[in-house]
Amino acid sequence: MTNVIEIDRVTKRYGRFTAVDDATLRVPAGCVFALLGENGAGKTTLVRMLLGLLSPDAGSISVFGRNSTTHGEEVRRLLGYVPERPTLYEWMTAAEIGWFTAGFYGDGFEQHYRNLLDRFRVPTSRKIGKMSKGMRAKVSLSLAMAHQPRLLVLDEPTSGLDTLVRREFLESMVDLAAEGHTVLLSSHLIGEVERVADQVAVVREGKILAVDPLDRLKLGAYEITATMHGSAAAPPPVPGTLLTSSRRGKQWRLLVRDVEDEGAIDRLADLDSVAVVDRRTPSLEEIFVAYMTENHPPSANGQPGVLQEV
Ligand SMILES: Nc1ncnc2c1ncn2[C@@H]1O[C@H](COP(=O)(O)OP(=O)(O)OP(=O)(O)O)[C@@H](O)[C@H]1O
Repeated sequence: MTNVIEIDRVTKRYGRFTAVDDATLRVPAGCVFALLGENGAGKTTLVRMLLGLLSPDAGSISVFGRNSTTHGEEVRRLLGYVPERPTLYEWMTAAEIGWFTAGFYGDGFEQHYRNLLDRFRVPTSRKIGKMSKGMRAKVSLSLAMAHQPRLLVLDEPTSGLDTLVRREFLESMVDLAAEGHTVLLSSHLIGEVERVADQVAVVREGKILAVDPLDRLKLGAYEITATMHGSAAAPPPVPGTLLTSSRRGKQWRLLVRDVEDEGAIDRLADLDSVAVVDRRTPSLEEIFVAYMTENHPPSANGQPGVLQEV
């Protein structure tokens, strides 16, 4: 599978603060790829480097095989970008801003733009300054999509939007990926990511902690509750990769992932130290919280993270 984006060992510092720390990532063509991380994780910094608007201090980024730092203009022409807070000319109408932007792109832009406005039910004659937040966001998305880019980059695109507009946004992303386009979505909203993403990179404090197809992240994950015979007993040796562990009295709660054989969990009950074992599938939110609260080493080379026991 070809990669649309290749990020290789990229670091970005603001003064002495490291916002992106040795990040490596591959975004394959034709998927919705989510950068999932809390506020301040470094997502926007990564996106701005990808667009060639910021230069990395170390490492390199290529988009469609072009170096973002040296060929930023070319890269920006090839993709569509929806920033977190779109800046649009307030005095223009939706139609005028389309006509204006069409000057930077080839034939067909304006027609596609108008079709998108129509699809999102944005009145073409309304001035941007008189639009609601959701309507502005739809104009911004229509502008980004109108030249039919093979890659659409969206930085927290639905923040502050109501449920219906958010749903329309997310649906259009899924549609785009189905048509073979690639969508890179930065978000801190687990529900949003869970709904649309094919692949997820978990970002924390500038580091990529894990990169996985969404279903793989959830499929091999379990919360194991092991009741021990003695209250001082150590947790049983669980299969897979341990994400978090906590103890209350005789009971250990262990969140694991990458478990290939769930029978191995049930067999923990055969151990002399274990009285009862229970297991359930955790939500993506619980897995994400585990990553956000524990001290995990970053994943290597954009591959799924290998995590230490805690
Ligand atoms: N120009 C800057 N100068 C100094 N520090 C910055 C600058 N831009 C961002 N930062 C810091 O870098 C870190 C990463 O910021 P960034 O905006 O990339 O995170 P984010 O994951 O996009 O967060 P959010 O979801 O809140 O937008 C934050 O701690 C932020 O305060």
